[in-house]
Amino acid sequence: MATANKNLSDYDKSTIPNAKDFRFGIVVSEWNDTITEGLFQGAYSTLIENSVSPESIIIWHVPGSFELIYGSKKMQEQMVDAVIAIGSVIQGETKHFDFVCEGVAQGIKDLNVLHDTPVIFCVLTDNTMQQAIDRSGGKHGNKGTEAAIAAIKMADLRKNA
Ligand SMILES: Nc1c(NC[C@H](O)[C@H](O)[C@H](O)CO)[nH]c(=O)[nH]c1=O
Ligand SMILES: CC(=O)[C@@H](O)COP(=O)(O)O
Repeated sequence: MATANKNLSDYDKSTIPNAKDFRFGIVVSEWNDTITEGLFQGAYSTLIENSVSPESIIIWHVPGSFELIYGSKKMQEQMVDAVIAIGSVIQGETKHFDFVCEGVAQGIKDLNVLHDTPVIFCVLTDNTMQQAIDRSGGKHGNKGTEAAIAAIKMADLRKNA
């Protein structure tokens, strides 16, 4: 289902596990910071709305989405129950977009395979700035909200697995 057919901010609160005792790490890329700040606000507010304490959320910033890989690896070492990696990659004139997107996706996948703390892929990979705006609090909702819900569910799965 394409994002156009689903609002990224919609979720049924009655289906969300109790998150009050979980600790989360959020790693935020500074590239396209107006977008990543919107994604962060969506993720952070959703964690708080689901009873996570502000003191239980560690927040770090990295230069760009490619650095989310290293930042998330170090965040996994911080005794958190899940990590949310936030970035916004927007197509430019060259193939660099392809390499950054593929590199980050593969790197975060690897962190989920190699280590026991789930890392949630909250990285927008858009053709245009408008697409990024639409998915970071615009008409299609906020992927940060979606990522926070995924983080809570994966932290709960990890606890019970
Ligand atoms: N063009 C975008 C980048 N590029 C920077 C890389 O992520 C990386 O920081 C650099 O190659 C140094 O290692 N990053 C984004 O997050 N978004 C972009 O649109
Ligand atoms: C995703 C990128 O690295 C890209 O935005 C950089 O722009 P350009 O391809 O024009 O150098």
